[in-house]
Amino acid sequence: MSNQSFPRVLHTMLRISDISRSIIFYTKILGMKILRTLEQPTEKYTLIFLGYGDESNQTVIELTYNYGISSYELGNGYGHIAIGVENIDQTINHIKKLDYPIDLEPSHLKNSNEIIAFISDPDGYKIELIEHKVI
Ligand SMILES: C[C@@H](O)C(=O)SC[C@H](NC(=O)CC[C@H](N)C(=O)O)C(=O)NCC(=O)O
Ligand code: NI
Repeated sequence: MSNQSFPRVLHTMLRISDISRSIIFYTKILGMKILRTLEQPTEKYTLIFLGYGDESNQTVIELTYNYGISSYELGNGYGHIAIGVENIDQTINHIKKLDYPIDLEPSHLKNSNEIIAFISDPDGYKIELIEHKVI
């Protein structure tokens, strides 16, 4: 398969209950940028795409706000979205300085050299932070 046609994960979509609360989380807490939005008033929903770079070469988050829906059942199927960070202690300290709760402090993953931590977004979707040393 030529490298022009390799498949790529484009985005993960999460349904959210409050646009401004989620934008604050993904931009201020996680440092993402709003890449684009799509308003569909007749279908009564708004899409907001956020990430760390352009969708042409980065996998991004798509937030879906359905007008008037104030909560979702996350169920027990959803696990997490993982984000690689260069220094997990620095990242967690930044999040703590913003008074945002940490679900799991940085911990070594058993039988692995990875250091992970967990936080949750405003709707309860878990986000795993994994320390990736930039080589
Ligand atoms: C823009 C592209 O990335 C999409 O994901 S559009 C897909 C479309 N989304 C919606 O209709 C949003 C509102 C809808 N009520 C919803 O909550 O999904 C869609 O087909 N969604 C269905 C789905 O299962 O994702
Ligand atoms: Ni989508």
